[in-house]
Amino acid sequence: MDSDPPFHKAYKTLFDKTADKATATIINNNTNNKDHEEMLQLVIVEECCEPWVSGGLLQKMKIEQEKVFNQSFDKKSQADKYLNFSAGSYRWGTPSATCLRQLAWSEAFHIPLKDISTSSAAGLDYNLSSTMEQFATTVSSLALNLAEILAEKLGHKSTFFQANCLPSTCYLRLNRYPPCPIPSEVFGLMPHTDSDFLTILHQDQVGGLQLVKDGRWIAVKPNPAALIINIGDLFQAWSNNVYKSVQHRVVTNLAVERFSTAYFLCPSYETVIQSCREPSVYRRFSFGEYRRQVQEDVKMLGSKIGLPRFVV
Ligand SMILES: O=C(O)CCC(=O)C(=O)O
Ligand SMILES: [Fe+2]
Repeated sequence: MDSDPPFHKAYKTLFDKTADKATATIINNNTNNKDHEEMLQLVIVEECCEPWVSGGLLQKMKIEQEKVFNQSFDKKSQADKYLNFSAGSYRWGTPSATCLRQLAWSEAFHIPLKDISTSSAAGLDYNLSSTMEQFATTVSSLALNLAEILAEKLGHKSTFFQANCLPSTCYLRLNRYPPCPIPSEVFGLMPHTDSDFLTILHQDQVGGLQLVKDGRWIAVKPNPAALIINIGDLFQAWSNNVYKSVQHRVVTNLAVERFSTAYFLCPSYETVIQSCREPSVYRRFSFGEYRRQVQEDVKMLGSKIGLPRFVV
């Protein structure tokens, strides 16, 4: 029997290609080792003061997320018809993969926030849309607050983020990582940096997220009562390399599925990203230009180049 989504069927040539090769372990997925290090995690402690996001909302989000991924593969792949998401919001695997190492063993709904405001989400499942809306509203003000604080730390009291990162330009991604029969050979998500200002991530108790620190991959301790904050490429450019966009990836496991929810703080495509300090490492660019370049590189080269393309 195939997995859901049908990785074996769709990527049969990749499996056949590697079937008789010796396998190298590419990932150290031991979440108990001493290399464990926490990223910037904002722990939500409900008993003390005001939590950033209530634990109840995070639990509701997980339940709704499980329900939507539990739909049949046919329904998910026609999410516009059956689930009332915009066309193209359901993504799985890596259509451009030429070997198993390039295949992402995951499925995701990539949802622009403008699609989930209750007025335009009339056809969406009510519980799902209202939970996503609550989650997005709460997390988006947290993201803006954090961005302003990080800017202030560089001496820039700024409304830049508030003015340019509108709800209509940000998005949510619901991720599911099914159990994988060959976890040492296949990533859940390939190593990457996020192309935004910052990402707020919630992961369940399973674990699998790793990041590069001092040139080594380390596991991020799973804590469902915490939010993880990732700096993205745009903040690196804006801060002139003071804040670094973190390389991260997700490793798979044999036994259990994993869920995560990501909120991406993005500006409008017209927004010009310019370093807040001189001399600037990167030339000015618009977010639209950055996105186009990333898409072009992924298409032509199989992976994103990112900021190095924009060095002065
Ligand atoms: O699932 C995770 O922990 C990471 C997700 C992620 O990096 C992304 O969606 O960009
Ligand atoms: Fe990411």
